[in-house]
Amino acid sequence: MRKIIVGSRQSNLALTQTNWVINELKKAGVENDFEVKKIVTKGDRILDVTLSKVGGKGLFVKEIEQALYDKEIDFAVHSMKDMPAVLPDGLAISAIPIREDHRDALISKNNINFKDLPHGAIVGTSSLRRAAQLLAERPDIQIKWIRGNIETRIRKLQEEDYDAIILAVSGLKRVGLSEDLITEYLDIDVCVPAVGQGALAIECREDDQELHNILAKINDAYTTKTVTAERTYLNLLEGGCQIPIGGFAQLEDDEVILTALVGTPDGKTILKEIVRGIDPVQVGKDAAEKLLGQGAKEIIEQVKEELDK
Ligand SMILES: NCc1[nH]cc(CCC(=O)O)c1CC(=O)O
Repeated sequence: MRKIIVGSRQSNLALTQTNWVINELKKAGVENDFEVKKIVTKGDRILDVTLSKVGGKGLFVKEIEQALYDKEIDFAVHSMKDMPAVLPDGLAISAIPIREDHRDALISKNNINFKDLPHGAIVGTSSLRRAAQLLAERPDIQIKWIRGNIETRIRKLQEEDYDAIILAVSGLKRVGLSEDLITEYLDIDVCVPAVGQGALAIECREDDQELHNILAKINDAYTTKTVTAERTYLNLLEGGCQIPIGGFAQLEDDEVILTALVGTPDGKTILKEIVRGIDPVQVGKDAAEKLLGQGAKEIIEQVKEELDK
């Protein structure tokens, strides 16, 4: 039986996600042997520059995709929200396992809720999406960039002058930190998460049919449907993770309900729509069309210009 080589970044989060997927495959009855091969990406080497300035998403996936092309590895597990909307030729998202918690969480120094943070409080995030939505609610707070992995950010909250930071619940849980650290879960009425947040993407060569059949065993239909709506919408906005775009879909019976958001980084303009429908692709298209009709393109172009400066 074929041994399956799995590529992973070396971070705790990446390795945990990779090992989680391997374990799910074993639980689903897959008997192949697996080997995890660690890959260093450009994103891992430049840690001190603002991520949005050095190129966002592509950073963490390029070397991994090269290893897939070169057949050094057979598949790789990515955070769905770090995946570009369109994959390079010859590669595909083969399976989407069940999504972890989709929400962002506030972790504050003295366990103070978001609305009770003092005037001018310093909130750490390097996501324009989070910044836009928090500033829309609380224009008085200060957003301060924070970099590093999840563990580093929590340490910086304690050691530096941040009053609070925002992290994805899923990441926190995956690296094995306790949810007790969380001050407040931010639901979609406060902070629409990144498209695909909490979900994983398993990427492999498009023509590797044997592997597609194996990975299909852990594909989750609910997550696939909702992430499809979210990513269709993202793709049509030509966003990327540097842009303040949020999107989260749920199912109610057979209906997909997509909450889609685009905002200016200062939070002064927030476009938000809730779109429903049976076909996830259509729902994604409808959401994009609605937001584009309200000026989303102009906001996105403006942000891209600022980032290029
Ligand atoms: N941008 C970094 C990143 N990429 C994936 C996760 C974990 C969340 C997920 O799995 O969607 C995180 C950390 C965070 O946003 O707090």
